[in-house]
Amino acid sequence: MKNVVLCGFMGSGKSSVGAALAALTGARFVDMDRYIEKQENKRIPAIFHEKGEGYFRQLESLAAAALSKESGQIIATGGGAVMRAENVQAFRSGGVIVLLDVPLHVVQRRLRGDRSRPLLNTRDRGRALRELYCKRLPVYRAAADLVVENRGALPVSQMAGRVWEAVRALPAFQENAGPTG
Ligand SMILES: Nc1ncnc2c1ncn2[C@@H]1O[C@H](COP(=O)(O)OP(=O)(O)OP(=O)(O)O)[C@@H](O)[C@H]1O
Ligand SMILES: O=C(O)C1=C[C@@H](O)[C@@H](O)[C@H](O)C1
Ligand SMILES: [Mg+2]
Repeated sequence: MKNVVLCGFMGSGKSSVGAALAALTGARFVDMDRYIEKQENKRIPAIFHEKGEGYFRQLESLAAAALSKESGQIIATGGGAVMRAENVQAFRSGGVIVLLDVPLHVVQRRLRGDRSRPLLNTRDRGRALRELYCKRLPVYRAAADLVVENRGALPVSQMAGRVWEAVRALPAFQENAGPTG
């Protein structure tokens, strides 16, 4: 099976829908944020604080390249991972990219009170969130083979079912899908 790579803004549901999709399909689930934290033995805010964003983005690109060499995985990317074209290329070489699309107001609600977001640690957090969201949305859309809305109208397990049905119908997923595809 080709990889299914979930992208989207912070709080869009990549980790929760990704884990449910892995349970549904029997595929291995990899959460890139957790993968990097394990590798560095540090939480993401500490990596940003001690080494800077550039260092984190390097780790992210190395992870994207390494994971894309393997197949049969559901990959939850970090919120900024598809902002680099080289990462998009790597993800696409090994699978299909699915955008979990959420309106800004849903993101605002889901991230309220969450202080573990280095990019939002500014004086005007609401504005930082809005600007980042508007900058990223077109890049996410351009990267995606498929866009699925996850505003919370359906429970996570049903979202996973909906994503899986749509992914299976993608010609890019079926090409060279192999015996288990
Ligand atoms: N369909 C849904 N229905 C209800 N709650 C949802 C749904 N999708 C996601 N959520 C909730 O939204 C929050 C964010 O989801 P999740 O952690 O999966 O997002 P994420 O994209 O991995 O975010 P990040 O990696 O930036 O923390 C979680 O509390 C999750 O339970
Ligand atoms: O949106 C982003 O740039 C980020 C999202 C998180 O998943 C982490 O990858 C990190 O906090 C950066
Ligand atoms: Mg996550």
